[in-house]
Amino acid sequence: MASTSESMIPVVDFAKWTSGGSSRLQIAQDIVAACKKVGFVYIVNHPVPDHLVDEAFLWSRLFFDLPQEDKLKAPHPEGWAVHRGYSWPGLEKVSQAISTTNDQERAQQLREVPDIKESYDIGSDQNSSQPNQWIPDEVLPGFRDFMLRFYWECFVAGGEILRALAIGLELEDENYLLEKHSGHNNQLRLLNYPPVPAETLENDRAARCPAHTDWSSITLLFQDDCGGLEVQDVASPGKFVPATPIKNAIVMNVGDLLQRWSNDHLRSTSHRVTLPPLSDRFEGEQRMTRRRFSIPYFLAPDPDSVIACIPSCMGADEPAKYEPITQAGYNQMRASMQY
Ligand SMILES: O=C(O)CCC(=O)C(=O)O
Ligand SMILES: [Fe+2]
Repeated sequence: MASTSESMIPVVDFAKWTSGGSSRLQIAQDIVAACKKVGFVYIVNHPVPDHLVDEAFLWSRLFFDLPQEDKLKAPHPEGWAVHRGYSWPGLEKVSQAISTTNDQERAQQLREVPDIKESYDIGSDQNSSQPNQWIPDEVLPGFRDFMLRFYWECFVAGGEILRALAIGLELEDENYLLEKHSGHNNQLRLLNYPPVPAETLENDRAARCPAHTDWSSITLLFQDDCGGLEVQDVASPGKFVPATPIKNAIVMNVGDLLQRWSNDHLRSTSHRVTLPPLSDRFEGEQRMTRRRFSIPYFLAPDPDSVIACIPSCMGADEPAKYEPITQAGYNQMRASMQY
């Protein structure tokens, strides 16, 4: 297992996953070690074909380059219940806050800083409680077909990674985690961070994506070569280290639900998107940052599945820290702060 010295996020080569035997076990152990220590891992030679990832970025660019009135033909529905469709700059406010007064004050502060990004969320077409919000096909012919294909290709890769996690956690059944994921409750998100004067990000007058943790089981992230994603350094909280883009790698991270499921053995680490760290990050007098595209894919268990402590993550001297909860119950608890 290699790690880039700059970011300390380990790199795991998934190429030999299908060859079985000891390489499979090693890959599983390396991924789990990274998820325990950092909560983030780069996965190279993963199952999503590179040409599909390239194509996904092309479609994403075509989508975001549409006139605003076309994108607004598939608006994100109001409220927090449905997480699909197009969100325009400033709509989404990420918040970690849940219940205490302080947290709510913090949530309010975050609400006052607009997010300079656009997003488009896609799910399974069979998920009737989260109906997809498609733009009419004639606006961008082929977009819907490609995105649904990409959605399911990502689930194939995510499913293998869930198997690797189960093996690395020493569960007897490699499908232990995967079997709670039919795939219909996942979410594919296209993100476009438009150029913005560096100064507005530096002075906290706007954010690309404020620090947050993801909620679900795992996230697979594809990012372009712009840079700007940063991950909290677990050794010194408050310090963030860059998750420098690696060509064709998936940046995989653990979400809050999997942290809870694993009795905190696996770590859901805070991350954010800020100024690109590259030397060519600014252009012109206003120091405009480069435009950035990224595509996260969130895997979530099915809504009625009960998330109770993974057996290998507890023992006589280590009781389960959390009550069992359904995915839907957990989501509801978190979602009301999002919009
Ligand atoms: O754009 C990125 O690289 C990260 C986005 C992210 O963390 C999220 O959408 O949860
Ligand atoms: Fe995230």
